Amino acid sequence: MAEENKGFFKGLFKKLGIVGAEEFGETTADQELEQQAQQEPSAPEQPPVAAPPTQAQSTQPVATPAPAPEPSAPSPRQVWTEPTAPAPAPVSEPVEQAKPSFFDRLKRSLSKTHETIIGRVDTLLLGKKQIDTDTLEELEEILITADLGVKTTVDLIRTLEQRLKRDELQDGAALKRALKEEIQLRLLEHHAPLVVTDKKPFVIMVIGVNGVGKTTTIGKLAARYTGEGKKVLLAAADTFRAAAAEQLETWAKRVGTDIVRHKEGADPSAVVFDACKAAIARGTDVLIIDTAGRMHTKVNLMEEMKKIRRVLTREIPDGPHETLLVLDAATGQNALSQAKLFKEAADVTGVVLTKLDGSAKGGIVVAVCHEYALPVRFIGVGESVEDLRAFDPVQFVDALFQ
Ligand SMILES: Nc1nc2c(ncn2[C@@H]2O[C@H](COP(=O)(O)OP(=O)(O)OP(=O)(O)O)[C@@H](O)[C@H]2O)c(=O)[nH]1
Repeated sequence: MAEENKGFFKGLFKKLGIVGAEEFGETTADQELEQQAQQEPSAPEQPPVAAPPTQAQSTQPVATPAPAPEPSAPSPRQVWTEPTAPAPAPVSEPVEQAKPSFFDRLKRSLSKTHETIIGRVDTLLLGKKQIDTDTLEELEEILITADLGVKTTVDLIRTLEQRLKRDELQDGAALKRALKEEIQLRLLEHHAPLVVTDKKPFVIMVIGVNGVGKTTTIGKLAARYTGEGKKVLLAAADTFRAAAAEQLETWAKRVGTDIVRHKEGADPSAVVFDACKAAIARGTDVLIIDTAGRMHTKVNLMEEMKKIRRVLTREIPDGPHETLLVLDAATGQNALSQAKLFKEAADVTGVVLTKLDGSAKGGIVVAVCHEYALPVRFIGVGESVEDLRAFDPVQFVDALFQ
């Protein structure tokens, strides 16, 4: 990128208080992770309740937290509608409220991101008779500040400039259409859903810093695969925090799956070893491994990952079949820094972006996918089981632009 561009973005990041622009020598990914690890999780933890131990537990009974609370519905997007005729008189029988479709829920979840991107694009285009390079420059600023990432934004703007030269952007509507198409193309380029093959067990290792929603995502995945008739086993290899294993155990009970856990502070590799043995012995279809997020440096992270993999591959030579990185979309640029670090340190094969509901930083989905060529496997749009969805780029972009 040209020096003057760097200067512009550096100034812009400063002005907007965005962290994680290591490309500009401001913060390194390691520092980002360290800061993140020292921060409290972005959502409150669950209150503990007493619960009996499960089958494969190797320790005494422990306290387990209550199931995750149901999410409160995000506020619906404000839309102007034509005034209609007065409502008919109320009917006496109770009318059953239709459950909104997932697309409607997705749209509602993305409403703040919609405002941050499309709302500002609409304002920019308001009353514009003609699209020119100045318009595209302003669009560039909107996209960067809406967490689409510098690299992705620059790439998008260059493409739009070429389309402008080809006379394809005659008006605001054409520009919006082109922007939608180009974002969709970039998401589709690296898109690949997670396919659980008939390898027995199919091993999914879940990684990410603490508080991003790893345990919740594992619970939701366990519910999904159990619902498909698969036999699931959870491995509580996050032995760093006692509450992590307890929380996972609560999910195991709720979903009706087995869990392997050790005492707090135990060696995560020992948990993985036991879980692999148990999964093979029990004919498990899907083994999901929770790992600790409190890994301060890239070296630590790599060492921990190497050790877990060494133990795992001794028992299941071609595992893990998926290394799923969980990122909290609400953390915007920090999520992007984490994607960089984990991709370098842990052979990530797919990403889950959680907490898209109520976040204005949903643009990060495009940045993670395009900048790091990582397939987004699932998105989380709430705390309940049905709020983890397989990522569909076309549906996502439709919901964002509508
Ligand atoms: N709104 C919303 N909340 C979520 C979502 N996914 C997870 N959460 C909440 O985020 C909080 C943290 O989730 P956890 O699953 O405990 O995160 P973790 O990464 O396992 O955290 P550690 O156990 O500390 O490593 C919990 O309160 C979850 O209910 C989501 O998609 N939307």
